Amino acid sequence: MHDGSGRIAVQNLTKQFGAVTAVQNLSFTVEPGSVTGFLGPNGAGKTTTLRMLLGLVTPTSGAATINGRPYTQLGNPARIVGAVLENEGFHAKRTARNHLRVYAAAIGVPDQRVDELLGLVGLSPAADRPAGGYSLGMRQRLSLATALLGDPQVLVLDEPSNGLDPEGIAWLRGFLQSFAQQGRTVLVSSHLLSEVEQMIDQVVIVSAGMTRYYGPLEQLRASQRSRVLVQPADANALVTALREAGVGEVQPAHDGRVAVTNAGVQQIGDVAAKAGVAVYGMEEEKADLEQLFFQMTSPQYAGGAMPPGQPPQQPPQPPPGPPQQPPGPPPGFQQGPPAGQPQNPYQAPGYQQPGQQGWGGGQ
Ligand SMILES: Nc1ncnc2c1ncn2[C@@H]1O[C@H](COP(=O)(O)OP(=O)(O)OP(=O)(O)O)[C@@H](O)[C@H]1O
Repeated sequence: MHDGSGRIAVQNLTKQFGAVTAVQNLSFTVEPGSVTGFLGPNGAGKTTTLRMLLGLVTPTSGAATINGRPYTQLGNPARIVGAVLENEGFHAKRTARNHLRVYAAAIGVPDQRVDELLGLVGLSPAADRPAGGYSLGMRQRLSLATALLGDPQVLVLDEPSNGLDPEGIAWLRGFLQSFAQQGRTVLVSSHLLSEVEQMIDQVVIVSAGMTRYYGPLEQLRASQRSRVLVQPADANALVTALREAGVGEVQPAHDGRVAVTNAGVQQIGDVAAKAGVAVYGMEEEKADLEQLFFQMTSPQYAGGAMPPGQPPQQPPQPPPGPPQQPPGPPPGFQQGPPAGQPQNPYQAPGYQQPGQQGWGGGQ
């Protein structure tokens, strides 16, 4: 029996292609009710992992399960998992409508659903044109419509932003968030954090086939705390006042300035005013998530020192155990949907399409 949770669990997954280790002892879970970004540079092993999850590649060791089962044991998988993989081929002479009808018939879905989905992804105006003439963005939409045919509980998308125009990306973001808010599971891969940052709330970062971080994006952001550099008339007096007030973490700099993390400019200004310390200027250094992503995924990461307050240098090493018991996050890192999001509210049948309008007409 599958457990019906919509949870994806990857446990100690390894794939060796001859001498190439594409994926190495990878572990993470993806909870329903969230959009999880699966991020890593080119060649990090994302596609191989997704293909193992979808039963298209056999793992060398370890396991990837959906609802507690390998994909190949899901029964009617199209009703549980929809997937959009890279370089999906379409019959060039077949129209989008006919393509979807063929797939709909194969999984026992009525033709009416085909028309609904064509509208949802904005392909209605191009529905009777051969897919061979479609742009990359249009093919992505057709792939998404195909993945949604079975009204699945879990959606797996490999680099879905490829080829989409900004309007298409914005629509996709809204769609995926709405899909997840219904208690469904979304796993979306990308090699660019910036491309998916707005649409994800959990993140799994991989590099060289290994997990570098997994947990809430918010937590990763928090690990990159903004810093305020204060130029006071009297650094010692300001340091003392801030420490006594318990405001932020205070670090005097050599140039007479004071660096404060975990506190806002207004808070710092108030303390300084109360202590009678004149402040000549404050400069806020914003956290740069993209920079952190590069640091975490660069080859040097495994051997290089990480600045304090950032995720651990070593990838998490989950304890061995059955696939149904995915490992917890590394120390100091949480996992699972943010508070307030549903854990197991699978609502099928009768999936309500998200309220947004679809992509406006094909391109
Ligand atoms: N069938 C295969 N035979 C041999 N090596 C492979 C095969 N598939 C993938 N690899 C290798 O495994 C590694 C991981 O590739 P994979 O496509 O999974 O990475 P990726 O993170 O999806 O990269 P990208 O962002 O470029 O799609 C690469 O070194 C790749 O060359």
